[in-house]
Amino acid sequence: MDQCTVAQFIQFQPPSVKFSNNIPGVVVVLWSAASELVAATASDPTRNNWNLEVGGVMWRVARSAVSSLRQSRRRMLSTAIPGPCIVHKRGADILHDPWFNKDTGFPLTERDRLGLRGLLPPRVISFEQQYVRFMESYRSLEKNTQGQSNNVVSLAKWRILNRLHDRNETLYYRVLIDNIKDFAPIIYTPTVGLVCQNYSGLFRRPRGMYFSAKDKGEMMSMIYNWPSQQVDMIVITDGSRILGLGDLGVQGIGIPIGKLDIYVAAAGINPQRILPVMLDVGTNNQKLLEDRLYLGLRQPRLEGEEYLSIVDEFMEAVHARWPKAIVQFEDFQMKWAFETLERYRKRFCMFNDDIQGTAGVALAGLLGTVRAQGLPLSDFANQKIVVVGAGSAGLGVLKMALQAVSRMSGSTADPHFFLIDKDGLITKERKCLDPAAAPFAKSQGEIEGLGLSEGSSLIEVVKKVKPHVLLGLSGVGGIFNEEVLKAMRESDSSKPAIFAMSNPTTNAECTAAEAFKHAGENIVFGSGSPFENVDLGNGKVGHVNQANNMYLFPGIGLGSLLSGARIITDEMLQAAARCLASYMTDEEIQRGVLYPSIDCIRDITAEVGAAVLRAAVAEEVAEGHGDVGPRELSHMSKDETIQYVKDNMWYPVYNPLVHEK
Ligand SMILES: NC(=O)c1ccc[n+]([C@@H]2O[C@H](COP(=O)([O-])OP(=O)(O)OC[C@H]3O[C@@H](n4cnc5c(N)ncnc54)[C@H](O)[C@@H]3O)[C@@H](O)[C@H]2O)c1
Ligand SMILES: O=C(O)C[C@H](O)C(=O)O
Ligand SMILES: [Mg+2]
Repeated sequence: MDQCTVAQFIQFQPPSVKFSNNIPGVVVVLWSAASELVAATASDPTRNNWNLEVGGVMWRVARSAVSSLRQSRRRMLSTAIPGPCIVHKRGADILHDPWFNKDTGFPLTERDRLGLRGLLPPRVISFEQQYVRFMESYRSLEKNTQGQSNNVVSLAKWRILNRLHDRNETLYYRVLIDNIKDFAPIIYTPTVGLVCQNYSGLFRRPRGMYFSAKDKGEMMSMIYNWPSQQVDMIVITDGSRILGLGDLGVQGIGIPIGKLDIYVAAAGINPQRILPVMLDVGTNNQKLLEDRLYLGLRQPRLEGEEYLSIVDEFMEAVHARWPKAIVQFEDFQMKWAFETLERYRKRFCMFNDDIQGTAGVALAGLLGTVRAQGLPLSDFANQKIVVVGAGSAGLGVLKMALQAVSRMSGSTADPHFFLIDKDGLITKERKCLDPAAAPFAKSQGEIEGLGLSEGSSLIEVVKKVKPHVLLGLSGVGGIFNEEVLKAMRESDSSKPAIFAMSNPTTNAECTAAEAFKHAGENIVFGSGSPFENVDLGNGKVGHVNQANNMYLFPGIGLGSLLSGARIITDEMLQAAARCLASYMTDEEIQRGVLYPSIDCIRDITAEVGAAVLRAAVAEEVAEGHGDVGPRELSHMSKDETIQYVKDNMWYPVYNPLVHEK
């Protein structure tokens, strides 16, 4: 029996293993051998040596070697030569499958092996050349559409990206990852809103799955119509509250598609393992119901038990086929957003992005504004925060902010939060007070001194409260008008913050330029949809933060997936928010920069994912992922966890294709 060092072990290519088609299979063999070993060391802490059979040869490995083996094993995945990809089709079927298609990039040997010879022009174009060619056509589209309306240009850009998505996913995701700052506004907010509004006319090829009220009783079998064996991440909507655009029925499918594109780009979720879902239970949008070309069910929305039984059936079906898939609920109208979250969060690994993802991003922004004022974080409890919009997002933010205050100060005393909805300031006097809003409703005693009362208007509240922060999640474009913004100049804060978080851009409570113009240059500004930084003259720039849940949901999903979490706990969400909040340096925060640039979204997502994973382990809900069990997860240091998360991110490259019948 040979004694081996870790280096030898890693480099070892078992002599008896033959690899068909020159596939670099050694990586696979060592991966599984290393897994066995790591599992063995974890299960028997008293033993010092292990015998391991690799490719018919026995090796002896010492315990001391195992920790570095564990790390090398992880690194193997990321440094390995692109592994083979098994394909069960041949010829033209491959060219028409965007997952396998490489267009003119198929090497000649592969064309022979897969029956592609003659189906493509003879010249092989490299991935890099294809990339450059696509970017050139994108740039020339930009040039050729100059002067046309924003909507026309944005839709043209969306179309060219969507065509690539339909044809060649590898190239699509590579251009998306490399140019995320330019392309996020097209595949995500704001253009995705426009796409949803025009979806029935734009529809060419289906993407994702559609479960409708007519499918009741069929979902358990329908779920098997999805072609992928494994699904990791599902984003589902019922289309009832698409961004700030209201009920768009089946057309809301654009949102799960856009969110999952961000999952691939930011979290490196393998696009073969994502599933956008539309739950079509009808629509109450009269215009759509009357539209001949509307593609969804032409009936009013199901309500009550009928509605819930559809969602229940879907959740059971998903769980039966992919018990470890994470389900993200997105853009459900408030009553169903809260109801489904409560109904499923203890049974399935799921979360509601609008309530929980948004809350974490907003909390990170709120803590950032405390730092921006040069105050210790403990001062958060003293911040006067006016939240405009008492829906799923606004209430989610306040709930998480309240948890943060009580954790920091240990007190449950009512913080200085003011909540406004379409009927004005919410107080305990409100008739039919929504129970979800009740914890934030002001008592008469609290506001009397300020001269406020039930239903006071936004401008009255801002003038009287002089808040440190004005945060909009109302979906009402322009509601932070000149008067309101000017009133923020009297804020008690040395650096007041204005967050116009509603999407898409037309629904933002104010624009960045308006905020800096009317509220002053000293503000901190955040918006849900992107705005350009504002030129303040004299070389000064008003920084625009994109306060969007895209900074958190990819990490929440990825961390939950890699931990194999049974459920997603509040502590996992808090950990995500804390991680984002502490990501920026003091110097950046002083400049009003609260969130990292979207260009580094993969980095921040790796950190958030690791924080969520570690919280899942600490909360004892982690069951492990693949061959990495909970015990191994719990032995990882913080840095090792981040590396583990990074190593598990999918990255688009052309893998060698191997045909199997
Ligand atoms: N930036 C982000 O990451 C992010 C995340 C989630 C939601 N959002 C945006 O937030 C908005 C609201 O989402 P939601 O899920 O909470 O919607 P919702 O429908 O649940 O809630 C909207 C709330 O706004 C209130 N409102 C309506 N008109 C108002 C007015 N004139 N004055 C004050 N309040 C008014 C309503 O009474 C309701 O309480 C949407 O535009 C959405 O795009 C942004
Ligand atoms: O979709 C977004 O851009 C953020 C958020 O989930 C929203 O509903 O507005
Ligand atoms: Mg949303």
